[in-house]
Amino acid sequence: MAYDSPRTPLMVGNWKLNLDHLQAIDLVQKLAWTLKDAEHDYDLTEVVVAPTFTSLRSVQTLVDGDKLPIKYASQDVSSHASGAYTGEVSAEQLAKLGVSFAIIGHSERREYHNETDELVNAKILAALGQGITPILCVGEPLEVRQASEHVAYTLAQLDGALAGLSPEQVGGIVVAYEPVWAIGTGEVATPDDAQEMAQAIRARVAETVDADVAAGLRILYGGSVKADNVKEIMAGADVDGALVGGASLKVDQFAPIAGFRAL
Ligand SMILES: O=C(CO)COP(=O)(O)O
Repeated sequence: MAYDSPRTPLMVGNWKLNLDHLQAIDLVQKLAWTLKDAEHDYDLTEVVVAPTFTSLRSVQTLVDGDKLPIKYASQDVSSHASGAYTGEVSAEQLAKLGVSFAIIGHSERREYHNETDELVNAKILAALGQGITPILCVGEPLEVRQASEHVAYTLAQLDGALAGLSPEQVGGIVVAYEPVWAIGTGEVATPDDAQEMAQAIRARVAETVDADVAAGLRILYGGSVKADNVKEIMAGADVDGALVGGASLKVDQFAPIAGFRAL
């Protein structure tokens, strides 16, 4: 069955702490060439890579110089605009490098850097203020899933992240559902699990924010997405794309994910 949705699918490669700037250039070039050979239509599926901060300038130079239709994201952003915040990178600095998206609230940042819903909320506002689209990550750990409390847990993260945002602001974000137990484990959520949560997220936004904003909201699934399972995941009516870790580091995996319509 052909993919059929009013929302443009979005495929994001989260490279995490992998690849130096030379390897980043190599991967983006190979990805662009492979997608060109496959006659990829970027209007039909948006393609984004999220390198480390140190590679963003190199990726910008390549994308601008060769006019590549690939967009790029940061993996985080500071909630602060400027000042004495050693190690932080501001949304304004990222915007000046042509960064279109910022991954915010990834479970690895929540776990290893103690990021709270309040901080995630502040980072979303910082990104939006500079015209960067936040990719808000939410999702439950294994014990929450085992207790069947995954929907309530994930929607509470969503509520916290969106607190105080106007409907227009919520209309400018992307939500990624990433169950922690499915990240890097090879344990992929079933297409029904992904659809269940995507539907619940959309319904929550319709209820608490605005029905039209909810209808247009792009909701991604992340967690062990590979070329051989992406099509089933994308079959969920409320699933609009994927946030891909390990498989985004390999062109022969990520290019078919971007081109999932042809699989
Ligand atoms: O965390 C993820 C993307 O942000 C998912 O990682 P994997 O695709 O490696 O499971």
